Amino acid sequence: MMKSRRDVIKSPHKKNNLTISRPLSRLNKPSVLTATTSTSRANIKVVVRVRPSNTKESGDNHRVVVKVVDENVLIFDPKENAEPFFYHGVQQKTRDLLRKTQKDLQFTFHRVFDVHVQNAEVFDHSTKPLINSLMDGINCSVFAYGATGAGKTYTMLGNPSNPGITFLTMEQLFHTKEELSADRDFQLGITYLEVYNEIVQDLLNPGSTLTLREDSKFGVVVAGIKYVEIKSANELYTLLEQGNKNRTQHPTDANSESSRSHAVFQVYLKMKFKVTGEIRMAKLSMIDLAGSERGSATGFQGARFVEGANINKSLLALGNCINSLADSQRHVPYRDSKLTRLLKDSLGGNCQTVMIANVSPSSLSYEDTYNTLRYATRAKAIKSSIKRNVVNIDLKVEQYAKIVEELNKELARAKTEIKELREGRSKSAVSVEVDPDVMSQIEEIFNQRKSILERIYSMEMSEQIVELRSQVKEDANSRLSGLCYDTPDKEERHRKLDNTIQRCHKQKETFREKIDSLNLEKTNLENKMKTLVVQYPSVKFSIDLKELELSKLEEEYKNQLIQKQIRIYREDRQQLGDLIEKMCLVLKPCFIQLRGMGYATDNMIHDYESILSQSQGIRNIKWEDEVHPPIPDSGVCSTTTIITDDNADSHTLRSPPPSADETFKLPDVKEAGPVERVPIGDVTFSINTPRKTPTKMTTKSKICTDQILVKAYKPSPIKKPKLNSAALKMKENIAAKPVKRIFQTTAQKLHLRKGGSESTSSVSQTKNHHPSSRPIFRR
Ligand SMILES: Nc1ncnc2c1ncn2[C@@H]1O[C@H](COP(=O)(O)OP(=O)(O)OP(=O)(O)O)[C@@H](O)[C@H]1O
Repeated sequence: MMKSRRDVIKSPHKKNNLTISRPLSRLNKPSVLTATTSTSRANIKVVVRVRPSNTKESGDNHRVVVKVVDENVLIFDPKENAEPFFYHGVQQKTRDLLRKTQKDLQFTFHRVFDVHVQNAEVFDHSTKPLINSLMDGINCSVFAYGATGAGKTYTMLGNPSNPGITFLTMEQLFHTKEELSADRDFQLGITYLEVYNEIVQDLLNPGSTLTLREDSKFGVVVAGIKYVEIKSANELYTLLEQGNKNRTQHPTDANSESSRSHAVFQVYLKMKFKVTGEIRMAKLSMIDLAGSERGSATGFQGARFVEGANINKSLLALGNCINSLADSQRHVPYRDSKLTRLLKDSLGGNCQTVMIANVSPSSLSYEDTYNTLRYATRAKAIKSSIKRNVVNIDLKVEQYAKIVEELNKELARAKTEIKELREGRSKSAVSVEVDPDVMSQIEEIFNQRKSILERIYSMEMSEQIVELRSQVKEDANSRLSGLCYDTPDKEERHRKLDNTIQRCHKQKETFREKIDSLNLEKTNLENKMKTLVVQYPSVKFSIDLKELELSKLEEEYKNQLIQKQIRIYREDRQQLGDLIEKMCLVLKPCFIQLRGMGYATDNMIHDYESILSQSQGIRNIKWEDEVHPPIPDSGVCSTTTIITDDNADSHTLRSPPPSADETFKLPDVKEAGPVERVPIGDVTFSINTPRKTPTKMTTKSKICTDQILVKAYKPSPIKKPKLNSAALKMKENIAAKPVKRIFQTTAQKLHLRKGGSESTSSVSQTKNHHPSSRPIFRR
C-alpha cells in the first residue's frame, strides 16, 4: 500500500498562497564561466548519529550494541562484564559457549551524536559550516545513510517540534543571505525529487519521468525539473510537506513509515556582487537515502521485493563507488545506478560533502549497524575536490582575449622563474660539490665580522662616554670661573679640571684611532664576502641571512648606546640641579642682607630679579613672531615699550643681523608712544614709552604685561655708580651677556635714572606680529 507521509513536517507558519514555479535555469543563465578559484582537496566529513531505542528494541531479548565514548569515538558491540554462567547450579569458570563473542570495535568519526542529541546540535556540527562555503560559491552536499528505521528522515526532516537539518540549514541560509544582502543580490531556487526504482521524479511537480545530465557549472543536474524560487525558510515548510506527500513510502517490518525512495532536496543559489558584478553559483544537495536494509528485515514479498532489490542495487552501487573512491581508483562506477549518478558530485566531485550515518543502538539491527559503520569508515577516506564557481556575465570576447594574453604572460614568467630556480639550484649543488669549504669560509668571515663589530661598538660607546665626561668637566670649568675668586686655589681647581679634559681628549683620540683601524678590517672582510658571492651566487641567500643577523646586532648596540647617553645626561642634570639649589641657599641670604644694608647695586637687584624670572621659566624678551596683539583696554596691564638700539652697527650686539625689510617693519611703534633716546657710552638706545601708563605705582607694585608678571622695584639709593661708569660696566658686560638681557637691563636702569615712570621701567613685551624671529632693533 502506498501512502503519503503527511505529518513529517508541519509548517508553523503555513501559507495559503502557492509559490509560482519558474525554471531557474532560464532566469539565471550565465553567459560565461570566467574563473574558478584554485581547487582544494578535502575529505568527506562523516558523522554518526545513534537514535534512541524504540519500544520493540527495549525488550528483554535485545541489548545495546553501540556505545558512544565521546564526541568522536564509538564502540560497536562493546564487551560487557561477563555475567556468571551456571551449569547444573554450579558457576562455571569458562564463558557461556552459546553466546557470541563481542566484536568490541572502536570507530572514530568527525563527530558522533549520542541518543539524546537533538537535531539542532546535529545541524550545528554538520551542515551549519556549509553555509559559508555556499556563500563562497562552493557546492555542498549532505546525505543521510543508514538502515531502514535508523533515523535518516528524522534527521533530515524532523518534525514540527524538532525540525530537521534541512529546515535548519535553510533557515541559516536565509539568515546569512539577509546579512549579505547589502553587498550581493541573491536568487534562490529549490527542487525536490525522488529516485524510486531507478526512476527520477519531481516531488514538487509530479508528472513525467526526469533524466539526469551533467552541467559544467552545477555538476549533475536533472533535466526538465522545475525550480521553485523561495524567499524565506518558512515557504520551505509548505514545499517540503507538499513534496513528502508525493514521496513513495511503505510500511516495512523495520519502519511503519519507511521511505522506499531516495529523496533529493536541492538548493540552487546565485549571488551577484553589487559592486564588482562578480557572480557566484552554488548548489546544496540534501539527500535522504532509502534504507540500506537486508531483505529479511523488511519482510519483502512481491512488489516490495522488487522495490527492495532496486534499493539495494543503488545502495550496492553506492557502496562500490565509495570503495573505489576510498581506494583512489581511477574508475568509479557512478553510472551503475541513478543514485550514484546523482551523488557523483557529492562523493568525488566539486563538492564539500557531509555524510550522516544513522544507526540504531539495538542488537536487533546488529548487521545493519555494523555495515553502516563500515560504509561510513570507508567514506571517511574519500577526498573531494572543491572549487568556487565564480562566473562573470559581463565579460566580452575581447576581454577573454585579454585574459588569455595575461595568462600567457604569467605562464611565461612562471616558466622563466622555474628555469632560473632550477639553474640556481644546480649551481648551488655544483658549488657545494666543488668547494664544500665555502660555507665554513663564510661562517668564519662572519664570525670575524661579528667580533669586529662588537669591538667597534664597545669602543664607540667608551668614546661617547669620554666625550660626555669632557663636556661635563668643561661646563664645571666655566662654572668655576664664575664662582671662584682669583686665588691660587681657583687656579689649582682649574688646572685639575683642565688635566681631566686633556686626558679625555687623548682617550678620545686613542679610541678614534682604534675604531678607524677596526673599520678598515671590517671593510676588508665585507669585500671578501662580496667576492665570495660573485664566485658562488648560490650562497647569497645564506649571506643575506647573516647580514640580517649583523644588522640586528648593530641595532642592539645603538640602542644600548642611547640608553647609556640618556643615563649620563640625567645624572649630569641631577648634579646641576643640586648645585643650583645649593647656590640659591647661599645667594638668597647674601642678597637680602646686602639690600637691607643698602649695598645692593641696581645691577645686583636686576640680576637677582632675572634669576628669579628665569627660575620661574619666564623669558626676558619676546620674539616678534611670538608676540600677540595688545588686549584692548587692559588698563595698567597694557605696557608696550619697544627697546631699540640706535648704534647697533658700532658694536657687536646685533646677532643675528636683521634683513632690511624686517628691521624697520614695526607696525606698533607709533602706538607705543614717544621715543626717548638715551646715549650710554658710544651706544644710543631708543625707548618707546607706552601711551597708557599707570598713574600711580607703589614701591613694590606688580606690573602686568600681557604675557608675564614682572616685579618693579623702586630703585634703591644709588651711591656709587655714576652714569658713565654704568655705561662702562655695560660695555664690559656686552661681550659676555646675551644681547637681549643687556638691552633690557640697560634700558630699565637708564629710564629709571632719567626719572621715568616706574611702569615703563619694567621690561615689557612687544605686541606686534612679525615674521622674523629676532628681537626688534633699529639702526
Ligand atoms: N533521534 C531520534 N530521536 C527520536 N526518535 C527518532 C530518532 N531517530 C529516529 N527516530 C524515530 O524512529 C523512527 C524511524 O525513523 P526514520 O523514519 O527517520 O527512519 P529512516 O531511517 O528514515 O527509515 P526509512 O529508511 O525506512 O525511511 C521514527 O518513528 C522516528 O520518529
